[in-house]
Amino acid sequence: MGEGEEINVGEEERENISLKDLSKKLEEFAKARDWEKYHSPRNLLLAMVGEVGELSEIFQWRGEVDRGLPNWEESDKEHLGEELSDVLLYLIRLADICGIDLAHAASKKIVKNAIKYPPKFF
Ligand SMILES: Nc1ccn([C@H]2C[C@H](O)[C@@H](COP(=O)(O)OP(=O)(O)OP(=O)(O)O)O2)c(=O)n1
Repeated sequence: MGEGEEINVGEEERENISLKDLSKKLEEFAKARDWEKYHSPRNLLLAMVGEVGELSEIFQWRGEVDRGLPNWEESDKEHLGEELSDVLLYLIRLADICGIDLAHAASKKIVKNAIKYPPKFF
């Protein structure tokens, strides 16, 4: 098997991948490397916060940035996509290890937010 092949996905699957699918891929990734022992809730939380730091570094000292990042180099946008992904992947893995169905929890939270902040109120 080639490098990364065990968790590779096709173009179409990539467009429609769910949080649950990503969660399974992360589980396979950790299992294949015998890294499950490192993926404790606290370790994953710290790893995620570390990645939030790396994400912040991309914006550091740039001043305010326009939506869509019109003046950014493609390489900077690609880097941003990678750091956003690292945060997301650790968050998904953390939720999974804690036994939280993140898609379900997030959907419920959006409803709760909408009740707390009704549109006609603003
Ligand atoms: N024990 C680990 C180590 C890594 N990863 C995965 C989740 C992240 O998506 C990515 C993080 O990898 P790195 O720690 O190498 O971080 P970066 O990719 O940001 O590299 P660098 O810090 O060199 O920029 O790999 C993981 O699941 N479990």
